[in-house]
Amino acid sequence: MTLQALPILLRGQPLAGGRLPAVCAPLVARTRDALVQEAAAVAALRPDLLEWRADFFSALADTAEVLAAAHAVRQAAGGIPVLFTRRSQREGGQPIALDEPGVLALYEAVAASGTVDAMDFEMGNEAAHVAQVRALTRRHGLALVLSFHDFQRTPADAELDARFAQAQRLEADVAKVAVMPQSMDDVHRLLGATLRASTALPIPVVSMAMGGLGAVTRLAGGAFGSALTFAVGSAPSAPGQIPIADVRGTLAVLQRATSG
Ligand SMILES: O=C1C[C@@](O)(C(=O)O)C[C@@H](O)[C@@H]1O
Repeated sequence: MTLQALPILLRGQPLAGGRLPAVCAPLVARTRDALVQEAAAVAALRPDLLEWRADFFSALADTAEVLAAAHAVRQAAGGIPVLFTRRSQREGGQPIALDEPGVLALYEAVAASGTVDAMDFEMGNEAAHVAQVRALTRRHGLALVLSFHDFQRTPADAELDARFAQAQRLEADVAKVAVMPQSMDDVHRLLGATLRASTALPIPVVSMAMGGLGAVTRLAGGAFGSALTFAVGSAPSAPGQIPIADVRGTLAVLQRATSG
């Protein structure tokens, strides 16, 4: 029997029509013009979801500019849903000119603008801030991805299990864990933890092992219960991401082989 993982729900609809794993492409441009161009070019490759990695955006401290960019991305996306992410430097993101209260105010403004469908927030942020982002995403009808990243190593099994469970305890709609493997044993453990979490938790889970060693998780993670894989549209946002066309080709092969 093959595992039937839960799809991610956006505004009540299953992402990618419920096809698993869905494919998400990041947007990493620094200016509004470049972002619009990137969004249009990546949308043409038809990922199921676009992730705007807003920490790459140089005018992040200018709310009006961020909102103008968010509207422009929405338009360029041509109906593909958008995930809004500020990745902290602590968890592998870019340095930004905003303090944490500023980030929270920005999340509120972007959520209220109706330009995105989901938001990613790190569960390692202050508990009060996580609760605030949970409340505001709920108020605006957006899905909340609570995420954890370790760009150095792959935590022990118990910690991996605890991270997925923590996201659910904090009322995430999606639990996401990204790690850096040092060995194929680490990759194997990440997949094992994904399988356990996807069967134990009542919410969709997403995982990836980064870098070359972890590439197999971006192609085959769905077979272990990961609901989403990140693939390159025009530029990667993390090490080991594979171009959309290659990911889609491999997913199609796996789908045919497992259903045949
Ligand atoms: O958290 C994730 C996953 C990721 O780190 C990856 O390894 O594909 C890429 C990020 O853009 C995204 O927010």
